[in-house]
Amino acid sequence: MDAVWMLPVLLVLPLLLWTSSTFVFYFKKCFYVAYMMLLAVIAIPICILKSGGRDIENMRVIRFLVRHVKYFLGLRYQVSGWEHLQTEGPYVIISNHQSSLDVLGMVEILPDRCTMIAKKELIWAGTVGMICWLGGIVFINRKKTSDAKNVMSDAAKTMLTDKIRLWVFPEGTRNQNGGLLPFKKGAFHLAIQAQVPIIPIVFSSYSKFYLRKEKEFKSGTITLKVLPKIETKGLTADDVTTLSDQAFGVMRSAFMEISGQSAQSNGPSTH
Ligand SMILES: CCCCCC/C=C\CCCCCCCCCC(=O)SCCNC(=O)CCNC(=O)[C@H](O)C(C)(C)COP(=O)(O)OP(=O)(O)OC[C@H]1O[C@@H](n2cnc3c(N)ncnc32)[C@H](O)[C@@H]1OP(=O)(O)O
Ligand SMILES: CCCCCCCC/C=C\CCCCCCCC(=O)OC[C@@H](O)COP(=O)(O)O
Repeated sequence: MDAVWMLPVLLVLPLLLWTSSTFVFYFKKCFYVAYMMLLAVIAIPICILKSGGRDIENMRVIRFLVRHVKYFLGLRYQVSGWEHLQTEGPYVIISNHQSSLDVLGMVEILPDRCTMIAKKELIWAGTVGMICWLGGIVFINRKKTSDAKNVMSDAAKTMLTDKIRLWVFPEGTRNQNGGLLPFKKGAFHLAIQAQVPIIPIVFSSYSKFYLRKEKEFKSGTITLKVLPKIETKGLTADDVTTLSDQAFGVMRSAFMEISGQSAQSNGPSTH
């Protein structure tokens, strides 16, 4: 008798869960983490067999394997300014950083021989940490500025000897409060020390489809805008602040433009 009563509950409960936006939020987030971990399990032996260990060429494998993940999460990307990435040789890419979902946008446009600067804690993220190491990601200790600076100065040299491009998040942490956080200086020292151009890339706001506080994760389209490169030839450490302000200015206006906000709206307005 009891079983008959259970039937509608068993049928309706999944439906209720499925339509609940909070459920969808947690489901998509768990799926994302678990699936990336699984993809890393597949990627690790491929990378080791292909390159024998830590090698920037492994980023090609990672880029290829991660590109389809957006479809499962209902995300689409619109890219503008492709032509600005057609720059020969090493450069530093800087972009805003809203969430770990940024990885999906990065693989859409990641140039060859490009890896990233990341916080050292990421190396402990299980198989994802392992694949980050194999992909040549440069790990820094944000709590020890002098260590971080040394690692980045070494990276400036390696960029030139090994013809490597580096992707840095100059905000230094994730930020979803609208607008951009004031920039840290590392990316600009890096580009000046290596005397290579900076290519700014802006991700439009996720706030229309991904709301952490409200626990909503809907489908959405993200605009990725690649901005014209900023040359650093002839600049010295004295020019870091000017360079950083210039990059902040162009990126902030692009962010407002592609996120459908006016320049007067929220976010830290002054640098
Ligand atoms: C198939 C498998 C699938 C698996 C999934 C995996 C998929 C893909 C893999 C890829 C995923 C990777 C994604 C990576 C994302 C990770 C993102 C992050 O971790 S973001 C956080 C880490 N990044 C950063 O923090 C970079 C930005 N930070 C900086 O650049 C900072 O400047 C610093 C950390 C170097 C220093 O920090 P801090 O002291 O807080 O900041 P400042 O105010 O900027 O600097 C203080 C003074 O030091 C001077 N300075 C800074 N850098 C240098 C330098 N290199 N050389 C000389 N001097 C430097 C600066 O000018 C300041 O001095 P002042 O006199 O005040 O000017
Ligand atoms: C056994 C350990 C399990 C750990 C589980 C975590 C695994 C993460 C799995 C999948 C996500 C894939 C994308 C990984 C890259 C995301 C990097 C990232 O966005 O790091 C955050 C960092 O930029 C800023 O951090 P803070 O906000 O400053 O702190």
